[in-house]
Amino acid sequence: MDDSLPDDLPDDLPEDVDDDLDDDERALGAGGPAAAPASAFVFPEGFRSGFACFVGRPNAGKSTLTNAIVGQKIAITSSKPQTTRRVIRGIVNRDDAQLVLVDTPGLHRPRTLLGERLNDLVHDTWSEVDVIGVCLPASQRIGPGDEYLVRQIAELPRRPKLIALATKTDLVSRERLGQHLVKIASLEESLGVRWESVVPVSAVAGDQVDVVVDEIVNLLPPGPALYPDGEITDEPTETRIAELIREAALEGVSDELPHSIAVVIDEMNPREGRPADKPLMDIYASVIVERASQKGIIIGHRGERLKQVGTDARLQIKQLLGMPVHLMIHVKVLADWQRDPKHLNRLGF
Ligand SMILES: Nc1nc2c(ncn2[C@@H]2O[C@H](COP(=O)(O)OP(=O)(O)OP(=O)(O)O)[C@@H](O)[C@H]2O)c(=O)[nH]1
Repeated sequence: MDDSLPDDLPDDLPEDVDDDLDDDERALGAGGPAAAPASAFVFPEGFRSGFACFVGRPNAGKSTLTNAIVGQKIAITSSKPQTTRRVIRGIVNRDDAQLVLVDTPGLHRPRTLLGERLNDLVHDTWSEVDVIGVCLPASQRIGPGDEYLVRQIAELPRRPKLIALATKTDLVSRERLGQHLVKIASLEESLGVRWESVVPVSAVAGDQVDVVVDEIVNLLPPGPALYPDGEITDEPTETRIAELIREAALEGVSDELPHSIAVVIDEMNPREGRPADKPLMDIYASVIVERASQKGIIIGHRGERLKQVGTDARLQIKQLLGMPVHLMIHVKVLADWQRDPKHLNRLGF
């Protein structure tokens, strides 16, 4: 499969990882999707439920759209490609439906074990959902990378229903959007897919986000709610906090670094002896990198970058938990973690 990849897919890690520095043997939390609990309840007539995911080239706007739909920050977004690594669900509860959104990483040229596992994860997710929304940013021409993705979907043994989403419409003129939509329609014939609908959307401007949800819900099978009402995501809070720290650590660093960062929450406890109306959460987290040089980048001159990472992350975590947070971040080097099955398992991949 490697050979058939087009050139405009992003590369995975650089090959020159050669440091052999300190290892860390702590037990690390596992991630990944949990099976959805089946519900035996009788459901109202016309009620629909099911799973959907968004796919698209890196930076296509998948995470931003997921967040706009769920209305809460659950997946990390960044202007750097390839930052969404975990399968994260958001749940949309409506009177007539429950939609479970699964966020997948982008497909990329698998050069490491991590790359291979991520691609397998993507294919598995695609086969399990009811609807795939293919994100094709209006601000970019549809290229071999997009066509490769769509072809991969067309070749799945069990093909979910497909809708095409022309994302980032706020960045283009009406004329350009028109051309983009014509091109999207032509993919039906050239790639052998069928779009149930084609929806232009801007997650940033909040334009047509509700139409995307309506179109997806219409394609879900009849069935009862799969998760109890009100539950927005089944990602453990710790995992979400780790993602927020990771997002803050990625801000403004060089392009190769995103692959090399993982974040683990070492300890998280409410501070003892605080008055009930003034709680404080103590959080100890480790940012894990592959090389000593990367550790330097994260920490920055006199620790200034790391301090900023802490400040940014703390604000987000405070919002998530609804209480002030005391955040301690350590940066650790775990040589070659992306190539070592033992490390990958511990980090939850
Ligand atoms: N102007 C504009 N920018 C957008 C829109 N949606 C996403 N973006 C920006 O595009 C960039 C990438 O968005 P993400 O949502 O992280 O893209 P993604 O497809 O999840 O990216 P990966 O995680 O790399 O696969 C971010 O800088 C977003 O702010 C949109 O509707 N309009």
